[in-house]
Amino acid sequence: MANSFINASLPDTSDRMLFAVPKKGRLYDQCLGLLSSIGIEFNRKPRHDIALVTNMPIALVFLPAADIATYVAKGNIDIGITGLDIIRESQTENDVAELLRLGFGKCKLQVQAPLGHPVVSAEDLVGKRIVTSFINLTKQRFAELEGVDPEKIRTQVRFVSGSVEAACGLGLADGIVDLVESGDTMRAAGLHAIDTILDTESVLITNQHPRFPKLAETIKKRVEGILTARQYVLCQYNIDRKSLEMACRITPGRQAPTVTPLEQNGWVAVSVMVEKKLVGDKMDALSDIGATDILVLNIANARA
Ligand SMILES: Nc1ncnc2c1ncn2[C@@H]1O[C@H](COP(=O)(O)OP(=O)(O)OP(=O)(O)O)[C@@H](O)[C@H]1O
Ligand SMILES: O=P(O)(O)OC[C@H]1O[C@H](OP(=O)(O)OP(=O)(O)O)[C@H](O)[C@@H]1O
Ligand SMILES: [Mg+2]
Repeated sequence: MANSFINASLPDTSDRMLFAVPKKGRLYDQCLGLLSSIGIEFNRKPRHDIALVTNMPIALVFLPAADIATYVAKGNIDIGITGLDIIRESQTENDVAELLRLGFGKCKLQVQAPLGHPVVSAEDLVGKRIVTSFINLTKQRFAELEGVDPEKIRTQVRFVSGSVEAACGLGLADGIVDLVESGDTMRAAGLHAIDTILDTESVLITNQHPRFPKLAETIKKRVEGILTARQYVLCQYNIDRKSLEMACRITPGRQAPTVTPLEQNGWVAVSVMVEKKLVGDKMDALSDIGATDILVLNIANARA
């Protein structure tokens, strides 16, 4: 069960759900934005890694992303945000429950080797020197390639905590395993990707025996609403009732379009949710069938 923080200099969290978020790095800003969007209010003192939420029985715990899955799995933390890669690397996938994929922190864990060298596939690195922050996932991949258990691989896998991409240039490694988003870091280090171990993104997780199931469900529903709001826009337009069936095929909505009669004989107004990434094409198609006054409105929040 989660242990409340009993250190006298720390706030009493015994009656609060402990919610861990990355304290820095690539996920930090997105996590703060998400907390704000779901109405979680808190004041975090400088250098303090615990902040009491002022409007819900929650305590935010700011931890290194790499540690969050383990804390949640062991029940020290009730709910958290981290990367799928970290869950797999910390071998906690059987001990945490994935509530939602969050759509940010998307990247790939890839095997990388110096350009211009004869290494063109992960097989070419078997038995050689690999440097990574993801020891377990790297050993598993080379165990697959070598056809042995991870602890019996010939490939030499060494841990570094960051700036992994420098290892080949420094002569420490023949290849690396690291995260790739844009590829800028990889290319700047004269490396190229030769194998993808996994695709990752940030996820909301709890453990298998949550102490505050109802509150965790509330958080999940609020996050789901924000993710929906980010994925969709509200499209409104006027159309001749004769073309309404065609228009509804173009914009079917999540459930169905809202149709209201206009004060202009034979015309209706339609209001419907449309996926943000499709809205340009949908507006063109609506215009082509005679729709007018086509408006697109952002959605601040939503509940399915
Ligand atoms: N370049 C990236 N693009 C997208 N997501 C990333 C990227 N790098 C890391 N992540 C995600 O964020 C998680 C934490 O990585 P991050 O680099 O932010 O932590 P860190 O290395 O401890 O922090 P820092 O890089 O500030 O030292 C990763 O496990 C991954 O899920
Ligand atoms: O493909 P890109 O967009 O360049 O992103 C990939 C880089 O991002 C992360 O590094 P980070 O910035 O977290 O620094 P770190 O290596 O010190 O963790 C990761 O370790 C890669 O190095
Ligand atoms: Mg990093």
